[in-house]
Amino acid sequence: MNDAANDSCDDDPSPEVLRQIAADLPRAAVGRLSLYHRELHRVLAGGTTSINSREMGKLVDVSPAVVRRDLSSLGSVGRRGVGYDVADLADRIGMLLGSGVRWKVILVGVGSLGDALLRYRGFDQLGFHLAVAFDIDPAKIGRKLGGIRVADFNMLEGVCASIQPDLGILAVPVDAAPEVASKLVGVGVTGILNFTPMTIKLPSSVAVINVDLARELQRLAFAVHANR
Ligand SMILES: NC(=O)c1ccc[n+]([C@@H]2O[C@H](COP(=O)([O-])OP(=O)(O)OC[C@H]3O[C@@H](n4cnc5c(N)ncnc54)[C@H](O)[C@@H]3O)[C@@H](O)[C@H]2O)c1
Repeated sequence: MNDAANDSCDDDPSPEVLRQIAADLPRAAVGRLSLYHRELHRVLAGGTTSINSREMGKLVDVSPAVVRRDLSSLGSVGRRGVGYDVADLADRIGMLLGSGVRWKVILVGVGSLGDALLRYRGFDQLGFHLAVAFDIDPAKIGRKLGGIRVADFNMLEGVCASIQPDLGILAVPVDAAPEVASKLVGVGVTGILNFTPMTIKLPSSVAVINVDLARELQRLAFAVHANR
């Protein structure tokens, strides 16, 4: 069967519809879409303008059928016999994942982890603008890291009144996590990327993604162990 011949869908959803579709997608599919998005930008930068589901599948190590199923929610992104337009597909996946929008992000806790995140250059190109960071340590307040100002956490409300952040990155010690998280919600943050090794309880209207690097290492060790 010709993969390119199947790389076609019929409808063309609006950004609002795409966002609703995204909300209903299984987590695994969202994870794969994020990988497609990254790979599409990579091949686009290398000059590739068209791609079929077999090639896409190879890039992220899934079957062409899985690629077609994942992309079927995006509307008419494929053309029979040609495949997908790389730029168009990347745009639509970006829209579906919310990175077509510009998100204002604040970070709390400028320690070894927060410092590294502030210096990372990759957030902006995906639409995540790190507006300001916060800490309570006077030695850090007032400094600039990666071009981003470190403000006094005690001034959170005043600073955020003008910024109106959408998302918060939590990189404080675990003991401080619950209080800091609830203050972030108080200034209007509706999504938190939580690096602390603690499950924080927040209103259901606030999305929380926990990034537990130690647990990921455990999963990796288990996978290596199982392969032996
Ligand atoms: N460093 C890593 O590789 C790593 C990996 C995984 C998870 N984590 C988790 O990420 C969090 C941060 O780790 P780290 O190594 O950067 O810690 P760190 O101790 O180096 O930095 C914590 C920072 O938070 C600030 N802080 C403390 N209380 C605060 C408050 N109430 N409001 C604002 N700022 C406050 C401190 O002044 C400090 O600058 C921890 O919960 C840790 O368990 C870290």
